[in-house]
Amino acid sequence: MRLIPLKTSTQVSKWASRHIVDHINAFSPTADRPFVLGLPTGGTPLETYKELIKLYEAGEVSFKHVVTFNMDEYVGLPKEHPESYHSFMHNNFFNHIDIPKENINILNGNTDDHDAECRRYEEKIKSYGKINLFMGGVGVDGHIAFNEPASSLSSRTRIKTLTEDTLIANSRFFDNDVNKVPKYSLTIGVGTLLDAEEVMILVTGYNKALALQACVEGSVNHLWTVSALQMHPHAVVVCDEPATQELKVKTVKYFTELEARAIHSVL
Ligand SMILES: N[C@@H]1[C@@H](O)[C@H](O)[C@@H](COP(=O)(O)O)O[C@@H]1O
Repeated sequence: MRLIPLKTSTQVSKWASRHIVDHINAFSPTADRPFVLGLPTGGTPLETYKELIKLYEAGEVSFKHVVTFNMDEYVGLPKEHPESYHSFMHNNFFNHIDIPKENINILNGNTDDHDAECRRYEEKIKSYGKINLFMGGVGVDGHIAFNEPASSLSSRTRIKTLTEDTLIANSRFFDNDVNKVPKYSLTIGVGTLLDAEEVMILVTGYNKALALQACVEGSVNHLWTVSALQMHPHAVVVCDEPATQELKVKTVKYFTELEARAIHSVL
Protein backbone atom coordinates (compact mmCIF):
# COMPACT_ATOMS: atom_id res chain seq x y z
CA MET A 1 0.00 0.00 0.00
CA ARG A 2 1.12 3.54 -0.74
CA LEU A 3 0.09 6.29 1.66
CA ILE A 4 0.48 9.86 0.37
CA PRO A 5 0.34 12.08 3.48
CA LEU A 6 -0.42 15.63 2.32
CA LYS A 7 -1.21 18.73 4.35
CA THR A 8 -4.55 19.93 3.04
CA SER A 9 -7.62 18.56 1.27
CA THR A 10 -6.83 20.89 -1.65
CA GLN A 11 -3.51 19.12 -2.08
CA VAL A 12 -5.33 15.78 -1.93
CA SER A 13 -7.60 16.81 -4.80
CA LYS A 14 -4.67 18.14 -6.85
CA TRP A 15 -2.64 14.97 -6.32
CA ALA A 16 -5.57 12.67 -7.07
CA SER A 17 -6.70 14.50 -10.21
CA ARG A 18 -3.15 14.60 -11.56
CA HIS A 19 -2.78 10.89 -10.82
CA ILE A 20 -5.96 10.07 -12.78
CA VAL A 21 -5.01 12.29 -15.72
CA ASP A 22 -1.49 10.81 -15.89
CA HIS A 23 -2.95 7.29 -15.89
CA ILE A 24 -5.44 8.06 -18.66
CA ASN A 25 -2.79 9.75 -20.81
CA ALA A 26 -0.20 6.99 -20.27
CA PHE A 27 -2.84 4.44 -21.34
CA SER A 28 -3.59 6.34 -24.61
CA PRO A 29 -7.17 5.07 -24.73
CA THR A 30 -9.04 4.54 -28.00
CA ALA A 31 -12.66 3.67 -28.80
CA ASP A 32 -11.70 -0.01 -28.98
CA ARG A 33 -9.46 0.12 -25.94
CA PRO A 34 -11.02 2.56 -23.46
CA PHE A 35 -9.63 3.47 -20.05
CA VAL A 36 -12.00 2.16 -17.40
CA LEU A 37 -12.38 4.43 -14.38
CA GLY A 38 -14.30 3.64 -11.18
CA LEU A 39 -15.81 6.64 -9.40
CA PRO A 40 -17.29 7.59 -6.02
CA THR A 41 -19.71 10.19 -4.74
CA GLY A 42 -19.60 12.03 -1.41
CA GLY A 43 -18.14 15.28 -0.19
CA THR A 44 -14.53 14.12 -0.31
CA PRO A 45 -14.12 13.69 -4.11
CA LEU A 46 -15.93 16.95 -4.98
CA GLU A 47 -12.73 19.01 -5.18
CA THR A 48 -11.05 16.29 -7.21
CA TYR A 49 -13.89 16.45 -9.75
CA LYS A 50 -13.42 20.23 -9.93
CA GLU A 51 -9.69 19.77 -10.56
CA LEU A 52 -10.37 17.15 -13.24
CA ILE A 53 -12.75 19.55 -14.99
CA LYS A 54 -10.03 22.24 -14.87
CA LEU A 55 -7.48 19.86 -16.37
CA TYR A 56 -10.00 18.90 -19.08
CA GLU A 57 -10.67 22.58 -19.85
CA ALA A 58 -6.93 23.23 -20.02
CA GLY A 59 -6.69 20.52 -22.71
CA GLU A 60 -4.60 18.21 -20.55
CA VAL A 61 -6.99 15.27 -20.78
CA SER A 62 -9.95 13.98 -22.76
CA PHE A 63 -12.62 11.60 -21.45
CA LYS A 64 -13.84 10.62 -24.94
CA HIS A 65 -12.42 7.14 -24.58
CA VAL A 66 -12.96 6.76 -20.85
CA VAL A 67 -15.66 4.41 -19.55
CA THR A 68 -16.83 4.98 -15.98
CA PHE A 69 -18.47 2.77 -13.37
CA ASN A 70 -19.86 4.36 -10.24
CA MET A 71 -19.54 2.60 -6.92
CA ASP A 72 -23.09 2.73 -5.69
CA GLU A 73 -26.58 4.22 -5.83
CA TYR A 74 -29.49 4.56 -3.42
CA VAL A 75 -32.43 2.21 -3.87
CA GLY A 76 -35.78 3.82 -4.67
CA LEU A 77 -34.57 7.40 -5.08
CA PRO A 78 -35.67 8.70 -8.52
CA LYS A 79 -32.70 9.35 -10.84
CA GLU A 80 -33.82 12.99 -11.11
CA HIS A 81 -33.78 13.50 -7.32
CA PRO A 82 -31.08 16.11 -6.56
CA GLU A 83 -29.41 13.73 -4.08
CA SER A 84 -29.37 10.64 -6.29
CA TYR A 85 -25.87 9.61 -7.24
CA HIS A 86 -26.97 9.96 -10.89
CA SER A 87 -27.65 13.66 -10.27
CA PHE A 88 -24.48 14.08 -8.21
CA MET A 89 -22.27 12.66 -10.93
CA HIS A 90 -23.86 14.58 -13.79
CA ASN A 91 -24.00 17.89 -11.92
CA ASN A 92 -20.51 17.70 -10.48
CA PHE A 93 -18.60 15.97 -13.24
CA PHE A 94 -20.11 14.39 -16.35
CA ASN A 95 -21.93 17.52 -17.58
CA HIS A 96 -18.62 19.40 -17.65
CA ILE A 97 -16.41 17.00 -19.60
CA ASP A 98 -16.44 15.31 -23.02
CA ILE A 99 -17.43 11.81 -21.87
CA PRO A 100 -20.02 10.20 -24.20
CA LYS A 101 -23.28 9.35 -22.39
CA GLU A 102 -23.01 5.68 -23.39
CA ASN A 103 -19.68 5.41 -21.54
CA ILE A 104 -21.27 6.25 -18.18
CA ASN A 105 -22.37 3.35 -15.93
CA ILE A 106 -24.30 3.88 -12.72
CA LEU A 107 -26.32 1.22 -10.94
CA ASN A 108 -30.07 1.53 -11.39
CA GLY A 109 -31.59 1.72 -7.93
CA ASN A 110 -35.11 1.88 -9.34
CA THR A 111 -35.42 -1.59 -10.78
CA ASP A 112 -37.76 -4.31 -9.47
CA ASP A 113 -35.05 -6.93 -9.81
CA HIS A 114 -32.04 -5.78 -7.79
CA ASP A 115 -30.17 -9.06 -8.18
CA ALA A 116 -30.45 -8.95 -11.98
CA GLU A 117 -29.27 -5.33 -12.02
CA CYS A 118 -26.24 -6.18 -9.86
CA ARG A 119 -25.39 -9.18 -12.05
CA ARG A 120 -25.71 -7.02 -15.17
CA TYR A 121 -23.31 -4.48 -13.63
CA GLU A 122 -20.69 -7.10 -12.77
CA GLU A 123 -20.95 -8.58 -16.27
CA LYS A 124 -20.59 -5.19 -17.89
CA ILE A 125 -17.42 -4.51 -15.88
CA LYS A 126 -16.10 -7.92 -16.94
CA SER A 127 -16.87 -7.15 -20.59
CA TYR A 128 -14.11 -4.49 -20.38
CA GLY A 129 -11.69 -6.90 -18.72
CA LYS A 130 -11.18 -4.87 -15.57
CA ILE A 131 -11.42 -1.43 -14.06
CA ASN A 132 -8.05 0.25 -14.57
CA LEU A 133 -8.31 2.71 -11.70
CA PHE A 134 -10.99 2.86 -9.01
CA MET A 135 -11.17 6.06 -6.98
CA GLY A 136 -13.07 5.94 -3.69
CA GLY A 137 -13.74 7.73 -0.45
CA VAL A 138 -14.36 6.17 2.94
CA GLY A 139 -17.13 6.41 5.51
CA VAL A 140 -16.44 7.44 9.12
CA ASP A 141 -16.93 3.78 10.09
CA GLY A 142 -14.46 2.63 7.43
CA HIS A 143 -17.02 1.58 4.84
CA ILE A 144 -15.98 1.59 1.24
CA ALA A 145 -18.65 2.26 -1.40
CA PHE A 146 -21.65 1.08 0.70
CA ASN A 147 -19.88 -1.97 2.12
CA GLU A 148 -20.95 -1.38 5.66
CA PRO A 149 -19.19 -2.95 8.68
CA ALA A 150 -19.18 -6.79 8.52
CA SER A 151 -19.64 -6.88 4.76
CA SER A 152 -17.89 -9.86 3.28
CA LEU A 153 -14.44 -8.93 2.02
CA SER A 154 -15.13 -11.08 -1.04
CA SER A 155 -18.57 -9.54 -1.72
CA ARG A 156 -19.77 -8.65 -5.21
CA THR A 157 -22.28 -6.04 -6.37
CA ARG A 158 -25.52 -6.40 -4.40
CA ILE A 159 -28.17 -4.67 -2.33
CA LYS A 160 -27.12 -3.50 1.15
CA THR A 161 -29.02 -2.13 4.10
CA LEU A 162 -27.47 1.12 5.31
CA THR A 163 -26.46 1.32 8.95
CA GLU A 164 -27.91 3.86 11.36
CA ASP A 165 -24.51 5.64 11.37
CA THR A 166 -24.56 6.02 7.59
CA LEU A 167 -28.18 7.19 7.59
CA ILE A 168 -27.25 9.85 10.15
CA ALA A 169 -24.08 10.87 8.27
CA ASN A 170 -25.93 11.16 4.96
CA SER A 171 -28.95 12.96 6.42
CA ARG A 172 -26.97 16.19 5.86
CA PHE A 173 -27.94 15.85 2.19
CA PHE A 174 -31.64 15.26 3.07
CA ASP A 175 -32.62 18.34 5.12
CA ASN A 176 -30.93 16.74 8.17
CA ASP A 177 -33.90 14.39 8.32
CA VAL A 178 -32.73 10.82 8.80
CA ASN A 179 -36.16 9.54 7.71
CA LYS A 180 -35.66 10.98 4.23
CA VAL A 181 -32.44 9.02 3.62
CA PRO A 182 -33.05 5.86 1.56
CA LYS A 183 -32.54 2.76 3.70
CA TYR A 184 -30.97 0.58 1.02
CA SER A 185 -28.37 0.91 -1.69
CA LEU A 186 -26.95 -1.07 -4.56
CA THR A 187 -23.20 -1.19 -4.20
CA ILE A 188 -20.19 -2.83 -5.74
CA GLY A 189 -18.70 -5.41 -3.41
CA VAL A 190 -15.32 -5.32 -1.70
CA GLY A 191 -14.32 -8.13 -4.08
CA THR A 192 -15.43 -6.03 -7.07
CA LEU A 193 -13.21 -3.19 -5.85
CA LEU A 194 -10.23 -5.45 -5.22
CA ASP A 195 -10.45 -6.70 -8.83
CA ALA A 196 -9.49 -3.25 -10.11
CA GLU A 197 -5.95 -2.84 -11.38
CA GLU A 198 -5.39 0.03 -8.97
CA VAL A 199 -7.48 1.48 -6.14
CA MET A 200 -7.03 5.07 -4.96
CA ILE A 201 -8.82 6.14 -1.78
CA LEU A 202 -9.12 9.76 -0.64
CA VAL A 203 -9.30 10.39 3.09
CA THR A 204 -9.71 13.90 4.45
CA GLY A 205 -10.72 15.44 7.76
CA TYR A 206 -10.50 14.60 11.47
CA ASN A 207 -13.67 12.51 11.35
CA LYS A 208 -11.95 9.98 9.07
CA ALA A 209 -8.91 9.50 11.34
CA LEU A 210 -10.08 6.19 12.86
CA ALA A 211 -10.96 4.84 9.41
CA LEU A 212 -7.49 5.77 8.14
CA GLN A 213 -5.87 4.11 11.12
CA ALA A 214 -7.89 0.93 10.50
CA CYS A 215 -6.95 1.05 6.84
CA VAL A 216 -3.20 1.53 7.30
CA GLU A 217 -2.30 0.15 10.73
CA GLY A 218 -5.17 -2.15 11.66
CA SER A 219 -5.49 -5.78 10.75
CA VAL A 220 -7.61 -6.84 7.78
CA ASN A 221 -11.05 -6.89 9.32
CA HIS A 222 -14.57 -6.97 7.92
CA LEU A 223 -15.70 -4.42 10.52
CA TRP A 224 -13.55 -1.84 8.70
CA THR A 225 -14.03 -2.84 5.09
CA VAL A 226 -11.47 -0.26 3.93
CA SER A 227 -8.81 -2.46 5.56
CA ALA A 228 -9.28 -4.94 2.68
CA LEU A 229 -7.06 -2.58 0.69
CA GLN A 230 -4.12 -4.24 2.45
CA MET A 231 -4.85 -7.26 0.23
CA HIS A 232 -4.64 -5.22 -2.96
CA PRO A 233 -1.40 -5.18 -4.96
CA HIS A 234 -1.79 -1.51 -6.01
CA ALA A 235 -3.63 0.48 -3.37
CA VAL A 236 -2.93 4.20 -2.94
CA VAL A 237 -4.36 6.15 -0.04
CA VAL A 238 -4.16 9.93 -0.33
CA CYS A 239 -4.87 11.83 2.89
CA ASP A 240 -4.64 15.24 4.50
CA GLU A 241 -3.01 16.03 7.84
CA PRO A 242 -6.19 16.07 9.98
CA ALA A 243 -6.98 12.51 8.83
CA THR A 244 -3.63 11.24 10.15
CA GLN A 245 -4.20 12.15 13.79
CA GLU A 246 -4.76 8.56 14.94
CA LEU A 247 -1.74 7.20 13.05
CA LYS A 248 1.56 6.60 14.81
CA VAL A 249 4.13 9.36 14.27
CA LYS A 250 6.41 6.59 13.01
CA THR A 251 3.89 5.57 10.33
CA VAL A 252 3.44 9.12 9.06
CA LYS A 253 7.21 9.73 9.06
CA TYR A 254 7.83 6.49 7.21
CA PHE A 255 5.42 7.30 4.37
CA THR A 256 6.39 10.98 4.27
CA GLU A 257 10.01 10.03 3.65
CA LEU A 258 9.08 7.28 1.20
CA GLU A 259 6.80 9.53 -0.80
CA ALA A 260 8.86 12.74 -0.57
CA ARG A 261 8.98 13.16 -4.34
CA ALA A 262 5.24 12.46 -4.83
CA ILE A 263 4.36 14.87 -2.00
CA HIS A 264 6.63 17.56 -3.42
CA SER A 265 4.74 17.46 -6.73
CA VAL A 266 1.72 19.27 -5.22
CA LEU A 267 3.47 21.69 -2.86
N1 LIG B 1 -21.41 5.58 -0.42
C1 LIG B 1 -20.69 6.75 -0.07
C2 LIG B 1 -19.22 6.39 0.01
O1 LIG B 1 -18.74 6.01 -1.27
C3 LIG B 1 -18.43 7.59 0.54
O2 LIG B 1 -17.06 7.27 0.56
C4 LIG B 1 -18.92 7.94 1.92
C5 LIG B 1 -18.17 9.09 2.56
O3 LIG B 1 -18.63 10.30 2.06
P1 LIG B 1 -17.95 11.71 2.33
O4 LIG B 1 -16.84 11.81 1.34
O5 LIG B 1 -19.04 12.70 2.05
O6 LIG B 1 -17.49 11.71 3.72
O7 LIG B 1 -20.30 8.32 1.79
C6 LIG B 1 -21.19 7.37 1.22
O8 LIG B 1 -21.46 6.39 2.16
